[in-house]
Amino acid sequence: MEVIVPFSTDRPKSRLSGVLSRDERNRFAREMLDDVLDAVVAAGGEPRVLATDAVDADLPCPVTVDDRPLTDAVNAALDARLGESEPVADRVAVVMADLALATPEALRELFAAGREADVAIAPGRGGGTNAFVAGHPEFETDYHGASYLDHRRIADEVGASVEVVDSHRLATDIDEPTDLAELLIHAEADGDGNDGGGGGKAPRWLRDAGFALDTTDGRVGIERE
Ligand SMILES: Nc1nc2c(ncn2[C@@H]2O[C@H](COP(=O)(O)OP(=O)(O)OP(=O)(O)O)[C@@H](O)[C@H]2O)c(=O)[nH]1
Ligand SMILES: C[C@H](OP(=O)(O)O)C(=O)O
Repeated sequence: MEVIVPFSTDRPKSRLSGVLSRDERNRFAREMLDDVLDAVVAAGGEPRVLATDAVDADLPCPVTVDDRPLTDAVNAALDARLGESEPVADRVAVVMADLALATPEALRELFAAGREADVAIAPGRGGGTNAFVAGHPEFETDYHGASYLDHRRIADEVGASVEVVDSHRLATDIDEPTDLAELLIHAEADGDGNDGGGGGKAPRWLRDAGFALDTTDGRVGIERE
């Protein structure tokens, strides 16, 4: 299955500006993108990055550059893949580049749901749409705001069946500083036995940048050396 991975090269992760500098946010966003691409490939998907601008450094997959806003760029990519008329031979997935907790297992579950329904959606915490698979030619996106609800409504309007993928891993997009704690927690639980924490490149980058879990007052937060 082709998997479109939207990626903003232009001031990514602004909601992390309280804890990361602009350069650091660029770096961290790239590490998360690498982790998502690895998971997609391991799940049997064929990723294609949909970037706002050329991506520096090598990527293990093709890149389409489209500087239109997210919704327009993704809809253009869906049109190119799903065409105008039924039957739709292929399905296409869209998986956000900030799903640093995504595992191949979680993505396989999404892809499988997308083979059963016209549209399979993995909602994000807070009402976003972190990933979906579409096989209906009239389904289109409307990102931002409570886009999960908007995408349910759009699917209803075009008569597309919907399956909801209830996945902690896919629901956790890394937007806010509290999400960094979530990433460190699960990386540590995954463990690689070397430095007390495992996970992919993004949590490793965070630890190298001096971040650690802070549980001193009985609540979980992050601290930086
Ligand atoms: N191609 C493309 N991808 C985008 C665009 N805006 C966001 N993305 C990607 O879409 C996913 C979700 O992005 P958001 O978390 O909403 O936005 P963000 O810019 O990464 O972060 P904030 O600045 O904190 O909102 C991430 O993978 C982004 O890289 C866009 O305009 N075009
Ligand atoms: C793109 C947007 O992401 P969020 O702002 O919810 O992270 C959405 O999922 O609609």
